[in-house]
Amino acid sequence: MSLLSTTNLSVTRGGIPVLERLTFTLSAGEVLVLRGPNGSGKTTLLRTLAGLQTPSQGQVHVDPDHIAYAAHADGLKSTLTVSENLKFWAGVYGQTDIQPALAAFDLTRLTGRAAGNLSAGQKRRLGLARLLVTGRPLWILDEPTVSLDASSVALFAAAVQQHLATGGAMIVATHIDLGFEAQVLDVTPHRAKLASQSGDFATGFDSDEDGAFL
Ligand SMILES: Nc1ncnc2c1ncn2[C@@H]1O[C@H](COP(=O)(O)OP(=O)(O)OP(=O)(O)O)[C@@H](O)[C@H]1O
Repeated sequence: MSLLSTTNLSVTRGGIPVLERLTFTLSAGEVLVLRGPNGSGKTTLLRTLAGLQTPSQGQVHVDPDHIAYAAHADGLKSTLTVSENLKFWAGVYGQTDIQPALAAFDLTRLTGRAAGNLSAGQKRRLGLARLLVTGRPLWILDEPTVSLDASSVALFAAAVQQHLATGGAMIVATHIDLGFEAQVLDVTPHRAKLASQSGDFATGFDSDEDGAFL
């Protein structure tokens, strides 16, 4: 079953064309890894797939209610504890059980700690644990492993495997090898002409929602 597909998709950032002519399909149980150099447009593409910005051309075919989007920022409420943060997000998605998410990301010993007092890697684990309380099948993730040590990357990989085994799918921008079978989309050949000619090209300025989590 296709969870997301694009047809001839082009995306812009700050009004500047970034990527063009992207056509791909992602089905249940699959992973799509976006590759490309810094500034090539991976985040812009993910934001467009997640519905945070509209395509300049082409279409994204997806049910918005299937999407859980996690951007660079963890989007945590710093004064709430680990379990309060997760309960909050679970409530947003009509879920109640946060224990599997706490266990999956080794957060059980930290449940009473304010999120603001976590280390960078612990914050990232909590940010990723939120995925498990959404109940949503399509994870769209931007550099999910930043700040994670090797054992935390392994926890994340295990959570992804479990997600895939239960009909989920993931689109992820990452510079590391997560160790599982995936389709790879190198965005480099799709860079817009204006963009690839001018190197680090965008001059406009968009408001950013990088803590956003749908
Ligand atoms: N808020 C913004 N407003 C305008 N242009 C932006 C904004 N954020 C990024 N850009 C520009 O858009 C282009 C694509 O950036 P994008 O963040 O999508 O690349 P990326 O492939 O995700 O990069 P990285 O690997 O460094 O995360 C870059 O030239 C960048 O400078």
